[in-house]
Amino acid sequence: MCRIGTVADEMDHHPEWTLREGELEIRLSTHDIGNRISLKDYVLASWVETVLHGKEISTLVVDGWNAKGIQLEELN
Ligand SMILES: C[C@H](O)[C@H](O)[C@H]1CNC2=NC(N)=NC(=O)C2=N1
Repeated sequence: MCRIGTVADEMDHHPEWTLREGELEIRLSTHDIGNRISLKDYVLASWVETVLHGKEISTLVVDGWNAKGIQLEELN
């Protein structure tokens, strides 16, 4: 959580999260564009995946502010 929080602070992008009985739930959206999913959410999601599972985004489909698709790839 500390590592994810540090990245979120550096990006000035703050997820909503709940820690309950050892389970961490992270909800990502961008308030500045009406709580939709933006590129920042995918970038932060990529960081979370990297921290938790050693995976990162390999393909990202972007349309303006909106991210439309995502593919994750194992890090070697
Ligand atoms: C002014 C400041 O950059 C904005 O309020 C940032 C702060 N953190 C944020 N976090 C999230 N999740 N969405 C935002 O739109 C957002 N905006």
